[in-house]
Amino acid sequence: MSVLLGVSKLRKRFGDRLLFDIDRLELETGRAYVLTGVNGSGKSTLLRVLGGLEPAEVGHVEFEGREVTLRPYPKALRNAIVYVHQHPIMFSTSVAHNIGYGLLARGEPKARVAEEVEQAMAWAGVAHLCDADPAKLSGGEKQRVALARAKVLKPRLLLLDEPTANLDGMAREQVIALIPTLVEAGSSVVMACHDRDLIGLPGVRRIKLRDGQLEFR
Ligand SMILES: Nc1ncnc2c1ncn2[C@@H]1O[C@H](COP(=O)(O)OP(=O)(O)OP(=O)(O)O)[C@@H](O)[C@H]1O
Repeated sequence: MSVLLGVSKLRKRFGDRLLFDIDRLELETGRAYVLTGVNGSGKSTLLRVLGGLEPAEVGHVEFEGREVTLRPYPKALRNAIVYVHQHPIMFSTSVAHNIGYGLLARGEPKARVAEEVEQAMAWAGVAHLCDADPAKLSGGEKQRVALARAKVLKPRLLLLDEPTANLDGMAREQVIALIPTLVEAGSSVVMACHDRDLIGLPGVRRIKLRDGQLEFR
């Protein structure tokens, strides 16, 4: 498999504290990873750095074979890498508007956006919530809307921060079931999590953040 994102010498400090000092991180095209590590080990921070939401010291970065930077974070990465927050923030409009917003912002024609939104809502099992106010959704529904919102952007890399945290039962299973289909659709996925069922999904590689370094399993 080819390397989608390669990052060398990635270091993150908060003040005097060195959170991580990663020699090399390599993510393959079309593969799912779980990022594990104890609370506070830096999983969310690492995803946020890769998503361009947090600064870090970095030696060298390649994306799809081309040298890029993480700061400034280029448009090519902004379009290709999507970070999904554990508690997704949404506009208080409608579910459909939230899912389509990113495509409209990219200048896609309205009719195409409507089609993509409809397909994504069906995929995520949220079609019945089309006109609902996102503020009134349950945690599981919000997470599925956030995944639909990310999916329509057809990211090359999806960074999911604890996608099943605070979910249980059916809500958790519904979210877990969506993950393999994202990979089948061509995205690489990195999920920061403690969820054994996500860690145990077939074909998922495990990356562990321990004492500021990455272990690939
Ligand atoms: N902006 C910040 N300023 C200072 N310290 C921070 C900041 N953001 C995170 N930290 C610290 O960095 C450490 C790593 O936080 P992070 O949220 O990345 O860990 P995590 O592995 O995702 O944890 P959890 O499993 O509990 O979600 C924590 O000790 C946190 O307090």
